[in-house]
Amino acid sequence: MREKRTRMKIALDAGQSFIGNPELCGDLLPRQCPSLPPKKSKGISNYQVLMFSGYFIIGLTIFLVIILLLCKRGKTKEERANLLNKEASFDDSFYKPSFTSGEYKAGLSKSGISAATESGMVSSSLIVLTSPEVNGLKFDDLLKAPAELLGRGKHGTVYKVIGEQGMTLAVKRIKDWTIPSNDFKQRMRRLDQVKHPNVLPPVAFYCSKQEKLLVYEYQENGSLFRLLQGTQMGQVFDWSSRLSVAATITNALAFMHQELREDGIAHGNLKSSNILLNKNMEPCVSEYGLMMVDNDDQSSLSNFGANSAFKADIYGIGVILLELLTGKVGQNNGLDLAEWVLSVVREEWTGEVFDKSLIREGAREEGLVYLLQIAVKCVNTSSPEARPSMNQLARVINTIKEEEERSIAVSIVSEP
Ligand SMILES: Nc1ncnc2c1ncn2[C@@H]1O[C@H](COP(=O)(O)OP(=O)(O)OP(=O)(O)O)[C@@H](O)[C@H]1O
Repeated sequence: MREKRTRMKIALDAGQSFIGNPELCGDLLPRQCPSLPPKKSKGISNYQVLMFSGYFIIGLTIFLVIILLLCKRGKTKEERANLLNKEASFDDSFYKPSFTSGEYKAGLSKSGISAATESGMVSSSLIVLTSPEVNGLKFDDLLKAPAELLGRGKHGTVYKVIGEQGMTLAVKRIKDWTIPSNDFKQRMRRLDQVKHPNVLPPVAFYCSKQEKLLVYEYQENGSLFRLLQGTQMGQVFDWSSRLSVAATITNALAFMHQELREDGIAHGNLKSSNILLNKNMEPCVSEYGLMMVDNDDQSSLSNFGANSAFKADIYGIGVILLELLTGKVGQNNGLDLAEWVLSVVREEWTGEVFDKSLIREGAREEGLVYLLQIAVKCVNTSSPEARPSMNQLARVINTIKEEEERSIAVSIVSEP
């Protein structure tokens, strides 16, 4: 070998070409000597040793890289699992939902809750808030569970979902989200810290770029809206029960407004379909804090800045009070009902406003009129600054309720 190299050097130095020169090419540069028949080597040449070593090193490197990648992937999964446990959340990244239930197909999957991203995968995070009832709830549980459409509102669709552990949930799929995702997550965490027995807390929420879901416990006794519709078909909903509903929800909302004023979180979409009746038939305010503000009287609130959401809630509760008094349900955020009541009151036909069943029942006129007066103040669109605060409203309604109870007690005692 050394001898051949020396000969090659000599040949180069002498300006000779070694192409075609068998003496000079030998087995050093076989491909550069096309005219030569390949020389048969005896045993393994140095070149082959070098070549095999190269293959071996490349193979070993690829093997080590694969091992390294596999280790790294395992570690990431472990870290993620730890993080998720810590946060009690479920990350179903790369989970492709399988729709197993026929009912589900008729509900959630049809609605697109599959949350398919551009890549066809689901990148999601279901945050379970502090609720023992749904411990262990996973996003894929929701996707696979049978679901039934409860209704479609202005801001989305609500499904009744039966979870694997037998829990019944209401899942609201929100459309036209107005709150940035991060703000919304913050809101939900803040709301989870402020609890009132008559405010229905979300038990979990899901927030991705494509999909926003809110999970509540299903309330089997329907809503105040449905109860009022029932009265139009002759169902009994007496005056003291109506006053009790009014007092309970205003007390709950006064508490929420007080606790969340600094955070600027009002209800945002207050109406009778968002007042649900729990298993004890007690009213509960649902969907608190979901919407920034949703009210047709919003234009009249432009000067109220951060306070406008709270002012809008007063309008919303005003309409609910009018519904309780009239037995009619408001349309277009209660604007039609509020306008009708205001026009009747202006004409001084106040008596015409009240639900006939209340008059028949013998509800005290004083109480009815007091409640009407305060409700009218709540729906004042020409000077929203004159609307009472939720706290003032709660105090007035509690007083009316106490007066009613006292007068009922007096009439019972004075009965012969
Ligand atoms: N947790 C729940 N339990 C039982 N029924 C519910 C629950 N949440 C909502 N619903 C009912 O589902 C139906 C649809 O609700 P949704 O909130 O979509 O209607 P909406 O309040 O009229 O509209 P929106 O809130 O979008 O303006 C309503 O009848 C509502 O009372």
